[in-house]
Amino acid sequence: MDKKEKKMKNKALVEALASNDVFEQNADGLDLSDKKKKKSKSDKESKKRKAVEVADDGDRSETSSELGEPVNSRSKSGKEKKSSKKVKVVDSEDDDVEKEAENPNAVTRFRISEPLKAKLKEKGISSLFPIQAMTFDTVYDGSDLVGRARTGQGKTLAFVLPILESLVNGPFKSSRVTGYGRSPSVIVLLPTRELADQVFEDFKFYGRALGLDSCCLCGGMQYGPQEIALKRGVDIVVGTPGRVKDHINRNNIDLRSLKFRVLDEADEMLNMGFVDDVEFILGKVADVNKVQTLLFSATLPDWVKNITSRFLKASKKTVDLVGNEKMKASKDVRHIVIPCSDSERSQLIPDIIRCYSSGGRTIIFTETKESASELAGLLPGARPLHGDIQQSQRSVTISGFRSGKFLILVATNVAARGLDINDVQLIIQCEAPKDIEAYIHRSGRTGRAGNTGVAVTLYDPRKSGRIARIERDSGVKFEHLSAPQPIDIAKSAGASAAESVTQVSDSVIPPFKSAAEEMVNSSSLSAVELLAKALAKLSGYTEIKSRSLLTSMENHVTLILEPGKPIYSPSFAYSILRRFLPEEKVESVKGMSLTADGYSAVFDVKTEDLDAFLTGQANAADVSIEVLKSLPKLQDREQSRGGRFGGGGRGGFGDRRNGGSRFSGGRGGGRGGFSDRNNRFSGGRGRNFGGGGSRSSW
Ligand SMILES: Nc1ncnc2c1ncn2[C@@H]1O[C@H](COP(=O)(O)OP(=O)(O)OP(=O)(O)O)[C@@H](O)[C@H]1O
Repeated sequence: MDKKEKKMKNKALVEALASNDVFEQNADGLDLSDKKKKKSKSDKESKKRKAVEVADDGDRSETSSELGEPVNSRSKSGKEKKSSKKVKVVDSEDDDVEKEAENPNAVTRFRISEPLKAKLKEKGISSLFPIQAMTFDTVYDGSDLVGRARTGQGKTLAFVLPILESLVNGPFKSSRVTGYGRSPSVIVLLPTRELADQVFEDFKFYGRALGLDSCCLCGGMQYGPQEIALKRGVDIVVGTPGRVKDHINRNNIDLRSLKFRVLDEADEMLNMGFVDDVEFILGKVADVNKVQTLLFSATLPDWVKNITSRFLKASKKTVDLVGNEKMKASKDVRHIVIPCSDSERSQLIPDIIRCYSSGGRTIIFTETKESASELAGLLPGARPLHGDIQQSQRSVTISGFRSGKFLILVATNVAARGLDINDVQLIIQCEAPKDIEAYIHRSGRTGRAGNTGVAVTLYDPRKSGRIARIERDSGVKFEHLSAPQPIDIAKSAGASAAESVTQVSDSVIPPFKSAAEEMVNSSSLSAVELLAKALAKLSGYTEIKSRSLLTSMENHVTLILEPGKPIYSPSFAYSILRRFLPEEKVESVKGMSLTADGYSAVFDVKTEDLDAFLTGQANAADVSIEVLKSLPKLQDREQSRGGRFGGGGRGGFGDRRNGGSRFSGGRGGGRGGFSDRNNRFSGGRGRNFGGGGSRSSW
């Protein structure tokens, strides 16, 4: 997307947000548009004149939509507004000026100095996003702040801009330490190195315009250059807690004259086992009353809100643009779930990428480092990113992905938070994460800053419980789709191939013409059929296979068995099949699952066995078997195991030749395939906010 296009999209987002689309529901779930209609005009005007409204205390923290219009206190006087409305629009430039005058979030309406405005303009930013507009004055004027907005809504600039202005032109102008060897005025802590690097780049870019120097202190990098930068003196330190703590212990940083402390992705940092380091670092200021503390994230679970009093002043403000709204994940993302067995993932993923990535970048999330490396090795043009990869290689990988050297990144949760990479069109999660926050952040790597994106989550159809939980807790409404069928993908690949053929210069025809004529004359196929074969070859399709709906396996079809009475367990379904099918056919069934109503069983069979199953049913009274066109709602594995109707059963899921459940095979071992044995999210939470979490499990 070029800069102009991006700018237009951003503009549209700002207008939509400013028109309050995002605040349709207030914290009580009431429709604000109705509420608003009832309000008198003067009421509205007075609200507009008000400074950014924020809750005064974490205890009354759900300010969400009640903050309503993101209007800045520095808006022009009524008189100025009137006169700007009178301006006759003569061309698009005047139009722009008028729009800016009417836009409450225009950069010009905030206490942002000219050099910074110029830098924002360079990035195509002329208007602040709501989280930025609603927090600017609060931060600039000296309050501690808890800020929450959905992923990709610009939380980084929400602290970068007011901090920079406050240091140079605002309240800290006179007290800020300057000169060679100065100690930092700002410390920003983030949970991952990649994220620290990204935020450092923002501080560097915007800070330089105001003569402020920044440095990045991340683990995995040499100490030497970091020590030199600190010795020279910097204004802003951005880093991960472990390395920052190391520098403090080595007496390389003195935080006694600190003005700002920022915890970005605060919940993750505290959840990751960094809490002791964070407390150690935050405790190094001389007088906490002279320091402002800002805490940001797209997800602020209650346990984080409860501990903010440890770090923030009682007078802190809260700006929560998500609040009690049901939908907590990005609204600009299409959330899709597709059933798929573990063993089929690496075959299915390329089809999903062809179908949904629109030619842009894709990030695939796995649960473990091993599975990230393994999958990246299986997908052409993909690179892995996880905590076992050396930092220098991690940096090369991220910059290669950013610059488009390769388009598929296979990562653990190390890439789940905060990463802002242009043109990520598709997120694939190899399995539904246990954690609702993980789902929100992973899917939020696409659909950023007003762009749209797709997030596909693969799931074992008999473990749909996690999908239902995510849906319930995040407010996401999943589109339940089946695997893209190769025939559909081939159709779209054929269309692209045809398009590329039309672009080939006519000058190549003469040398190929005689071969083409020879083909047409000697073949029993028509010219169109031959051309179709040529397009198939061109797009890499020499054979079209089908995929089943249940396990997404190639050359399998999904059948539904209805015996006209309840099916108590998967083993009961097997016993019904045994009545009219030879044992080897029954044993070849894959993914045996029960439907949610308990009256049918769904399973995959090889396409070549389809006839045996369909004709076999004639030998069993009252039993019907049909090919499924779409997958019905299935029982969760636990539900089937318990026996919905109390029957229990032997729990014999799937291909029993593989020792019971083929879906559970590989978990925690085997080929290392997509195991969640290292899930660092488990536990920790609540237990004094995760002291036991493991940093290295990414
Ligand atoms: N006012 C603005 N106008 C246009 N683009 C903006 C504006 N503010 C930020 N952006 C862009 O929006 C993108 C997302 O911003 P940012 O990474 O700060 O989001 P975030 O809310 O921190 O997301 P996450 O929760 O995923 O960390 C960035 O590319 C940033 O440059």
